[in-house]
Amino acid sequence: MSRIAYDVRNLVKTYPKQSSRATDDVTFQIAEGEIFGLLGDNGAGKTTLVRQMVNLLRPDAGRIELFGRDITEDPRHVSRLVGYMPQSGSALNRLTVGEAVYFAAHLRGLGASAAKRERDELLDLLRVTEIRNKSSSHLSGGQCRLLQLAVAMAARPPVLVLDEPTNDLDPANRKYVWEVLRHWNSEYRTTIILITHDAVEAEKVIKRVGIVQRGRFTALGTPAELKSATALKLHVELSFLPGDPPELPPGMTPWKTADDSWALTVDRGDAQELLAKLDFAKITDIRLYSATLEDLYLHYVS
Ligand SMILES: Nc1ncnc2c1ncn2[C@@H]1O[C@H](COP(=O)(O)OP(=O)(O)OP(=O)(O)O)[C@@H](O)[C@H]1O
Repeated sequence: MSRIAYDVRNLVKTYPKQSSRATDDVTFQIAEGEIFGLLGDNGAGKTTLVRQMVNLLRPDAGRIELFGRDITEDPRHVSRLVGYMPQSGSALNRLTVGEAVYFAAHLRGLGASAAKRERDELLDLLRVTEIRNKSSSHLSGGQCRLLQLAVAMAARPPVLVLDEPTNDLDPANRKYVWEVLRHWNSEYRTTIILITHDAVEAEKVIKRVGIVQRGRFTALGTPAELKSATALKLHVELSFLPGDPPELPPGMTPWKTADDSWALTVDRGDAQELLAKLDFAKITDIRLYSATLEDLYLHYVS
């Protein structure tokens, strides 16, 4: 039985002079060792929620426990156990890349030589050793993200809270960071809570997902649970010669139509009927696939 890492109860937050709640009575739990992904459109309330979970923002009501202890009781409880990567900016001032990681490890309790070892390992892991002497105020957006991740990971805290960790990264680094997170989770059983818009890559890594809309979860579960809850469905993409679309069975309507391609969503049980009806002499390409996390996300927020 896993321990509960985070226990969030009836959390409410309204910013001053705002009429609607940014966090609207949110209750959920995160088990130790979980990789939990928060998805949702811009302004849905994801950052507000995680900032409360790391004690940077005080809720108006509700309660957050981290490993069984209210996070407001002792401010050091969160800083000892959680590595936080903010959405943007950081308090790294003009430290060099190497210094920033060293001090983060040292502040989390490692002695000087252990902190140096940790710095070297993390710079190496995140492939930023080359820029270790560069000032953190002179980094590119992607380099800054990698440094912030190294800072959050320094001294290997049991919990990582990451606000869009793959933002600003090029496709190769994005893929690599997802791999690093998966490896970290399996190696150290680190609990990882992350916000992402990168649903395609996230699906390979996260174990449970919460979709946030207007300060609330509109869906919460494993990707597989969410897929079955929506009774989905196969996505079908059909390509055909321009201006010569195929005939479909009654009741099947494409939701995306172009001159030479259509996209539609069908119940799995109806796929046979569709395939039987299509005149393949006129079809130049066909793709059938199960709904992805991205499809689900679009489904839930639309
Ligand atoms: N400091 C603030 N003062 C007033 N309103 C705020 C403040 N910060 C956020 N908000 C509002 O609270 C709501 C939730 O914002 P939040 O940043 O939590 O969303 P988000 O889901 O993280 O969005 P994004 O994906 O764009 O980062 C939005 O309506 C936003 O305008």
